[in-house]
Amino acid sequence: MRKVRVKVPASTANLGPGFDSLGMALNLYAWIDMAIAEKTSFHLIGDQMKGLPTDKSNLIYKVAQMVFEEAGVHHPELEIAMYSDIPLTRGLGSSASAIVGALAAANALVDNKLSNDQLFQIATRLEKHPDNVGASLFGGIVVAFWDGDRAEYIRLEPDEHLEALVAIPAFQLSTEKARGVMPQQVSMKDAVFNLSHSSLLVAALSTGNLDMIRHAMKDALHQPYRAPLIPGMSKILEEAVQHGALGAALSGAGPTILTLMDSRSGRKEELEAFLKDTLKAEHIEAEALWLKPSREGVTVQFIGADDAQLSEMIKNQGVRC
Ligand SMILES: Nc1ncnc2c1ncn2[C@@H]1O[C@H](COP(=O)(O)OP(=O)(O)OP(=O)(O)O)[C@@H](O)[C@H]1O
Ligand SMILES: N[C@@H](CCO)C(=O)O
Repeated sequence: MRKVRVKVPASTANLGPGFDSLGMALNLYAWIDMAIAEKTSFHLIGDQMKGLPTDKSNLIYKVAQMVFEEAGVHHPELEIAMYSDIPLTRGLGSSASAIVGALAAANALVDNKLSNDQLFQIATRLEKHPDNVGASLFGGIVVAFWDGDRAEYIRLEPDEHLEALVAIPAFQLSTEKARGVMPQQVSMKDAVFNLSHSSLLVAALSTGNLDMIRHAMKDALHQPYRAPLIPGMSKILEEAVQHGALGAALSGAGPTILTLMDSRSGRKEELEAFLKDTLKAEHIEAEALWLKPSREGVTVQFIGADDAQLSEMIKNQGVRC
């Protein structure tokens, strides 16, 4: 029986002004093992997987079936195991990682009949915006758009000194809810504000002009409306730069808050203390995690009967890499 194991990175979307168009992969991962089987079974490992369906309504199963359909093959029964370090519904792209992981695993099982571009188009149609899925699929920083028909992207290599400190609140905030508070229309002034800041941010990231991030990482389209959902966020976005950050933003649809830092700054402790203290003052329980951009997107390997089960691999090797 052929079995594939995929490793897929988390992602942070928007990076402030790049709403639905900028994403960066992070070195926090999910793993999926998938094999064609006689009877469908799910083995969901770890706390992050609690509450997810273990029948054919599971997102991983449904996405895999889309690949088989597109490839013109019939594989209704699958053995699926999944472990994830990516917290659910917190703004770190858990749904995108599940979609991308399932697409890559199923595609490997049908000898890569679908191209990377086809996978990107399917993933974007499912997620409805290309920022998280593009980053999880291709790694690095992805600049993209989706016009409802096709998605296009360019991948940027992250600067070697770029680091991220994320504060992950203990509460969940669904993308649906965080999009629901946004207005249907915005002013020309706000549109121009985001256009200019997002363009400057892409230029700063692609030229390694990290000091410009503090001016560029500002947004008028979504963060002001989402701020009431995340107590402490506005203060962090306004003041993180004074505590050593290059810039700060809501990660994806939140509630995680992302700060970027130059690894040479020597102010990591100060920034971490500022984030923790600010959230604590608002009675928000949160985990602070230092991460790096993941240069690699989803990776796939075939494993044999002798390879460790996913649960053993997690136990033996640890999971953060
Ligand atoms: N491994 C998985 N298997 C099945 N469903 C999943 C899996 N991972 C995520 N999901 C689904 O995706 C939902 C979370 O998606 P949502 O877009 O709200 O948040 P997110 O992707 O974590 O954050 P963001 O999109 O803001 O970065 C979960 O509640 C669950 O329904
Ligand atoms: N760009 C999306 C990311 C969340 O999936 C948003 O901010 O709503």
